[in-house]
Amino acid sequence: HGKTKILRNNYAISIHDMVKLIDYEHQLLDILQNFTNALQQRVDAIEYYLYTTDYEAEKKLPDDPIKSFRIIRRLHSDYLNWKWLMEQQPWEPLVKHIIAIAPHMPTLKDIEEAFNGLRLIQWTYSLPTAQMAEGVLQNIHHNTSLDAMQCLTIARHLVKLKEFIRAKEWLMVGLQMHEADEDNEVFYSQLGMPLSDFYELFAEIHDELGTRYLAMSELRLAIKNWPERVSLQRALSRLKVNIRIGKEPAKAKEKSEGVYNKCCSTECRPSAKLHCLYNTTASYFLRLAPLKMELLSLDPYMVLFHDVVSDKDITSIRNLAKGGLVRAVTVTKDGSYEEDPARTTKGTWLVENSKLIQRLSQLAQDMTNLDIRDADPFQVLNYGIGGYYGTHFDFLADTEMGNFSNRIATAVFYLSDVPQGGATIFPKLGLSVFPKKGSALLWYNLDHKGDGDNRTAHSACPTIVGSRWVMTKWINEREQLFRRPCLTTL
Ligand SMILES: O=C(O)CCC(=O)C(=O)O
Ligand SMILES: [Fe+2]
Repeated sequence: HGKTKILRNNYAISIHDMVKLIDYEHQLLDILQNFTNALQQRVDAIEYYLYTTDYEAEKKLPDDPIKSFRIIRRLHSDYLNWKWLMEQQPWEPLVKHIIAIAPHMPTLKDIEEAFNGLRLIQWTYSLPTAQMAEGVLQNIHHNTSLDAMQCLTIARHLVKLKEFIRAKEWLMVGLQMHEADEDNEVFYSQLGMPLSDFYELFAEIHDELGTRYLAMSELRLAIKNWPERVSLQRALSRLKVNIRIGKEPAKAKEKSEGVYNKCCSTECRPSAKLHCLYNTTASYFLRLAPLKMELLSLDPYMVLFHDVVSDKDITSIRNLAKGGLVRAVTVTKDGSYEEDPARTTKGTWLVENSKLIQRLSQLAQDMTNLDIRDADPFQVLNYGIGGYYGTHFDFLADTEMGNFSNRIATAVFYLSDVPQGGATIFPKLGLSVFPKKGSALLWYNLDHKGDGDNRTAHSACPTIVGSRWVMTKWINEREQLFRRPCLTTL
């Protein structure tokens, strides 16, 4: 048999799939608990033996026959007993178990992606570092916080990305926490993050920012405290070289905040509410069961439908999708599919032709008055940590078209509430829509000539809190021959 290929789990890319990690963490804790139990039993037995034997084991010639007999017996049978016991490895199954779960553990890439999610949330929503570390997101207190080690990890990743000012903030928050927690220094060292590491990073960051004398004085203090740490010495020599040659400080990365940040943070509507109305005209069916419809924009045409999918249907859809979630890919210039750092979501296509799918297809048809026989299947998406979909068009550029039929319209069904973040945003229109479970957003991607309308550029803002589920339907142009002329009267 061949080697089984270990697929990356992409934990940070779907909140739903993180359920698995909770299970693995429980397994790990069980293993550790059983391991300490097995060790403890032995420690107890050995300590008791040492205690009872100790007073007899004076280093003196045994001069009475009873003592002589006892020592011979002890070294004969007790010896064999202990030898046997030390050879036994009752924790072997535990070792097997801990090895078996190795392929499921998050990798360095998972940590980087999780970190990147946090970084994106912080930038998009302008969250202050100290608040974030305390679990305060957009002024809402969450029952979690980061500790000194996690802050140091974040600072290190930011240094890798050359975001030194942000890195400094995270490091300082981490340092304060560390200092408030001095008693646990041994524990930090055991986990590979001694206090000296914080000072080393402090020096590196201030070196890059050009505040080198500050870096130098802190480093000198650190070296006094931890003279055995060669990495501190090395950092000091590097610093001296940079002072001597007058190395230019790193340029601060300017990321200006604009309409994207604003409309991701709070709902944006370009004009006062256009209309809220019941749509009874799009199809015969709707005369009997009208849809609650809110007109968001006339040009490009965009509407929000309220309460179109029931909770029961949503549960069924999510259950259909759960097993099949894989990391979403995007088409590259050469036509191949690739993981995309600007699309942190997992998805799956609903290809079966069940009653439920037929009902949803009919709904999409009623919403749009478009023929969807030619449409792509429904795609269900679950977003990850800070999960987002960078700004893109749904229509294909002329060069990508080939024999494809272009995507005339897109419908996004919201399959969950998202407590914080996760709006769908159209930056060029200054328009954003926050998900509400059961509602659906519909817009036309092509203008009246059938060309792609650049104003439909859109993205999904990073999810802050919650597991964001959506279902999309990309509707193609080809089948719309006889329906298209009616669009203007919609
Ligand atoms: O998740 C969203 O809000 C938008 C999804 C989207 O743009 C797409 O799938 O094309
Ligand atoms: Fe899209």
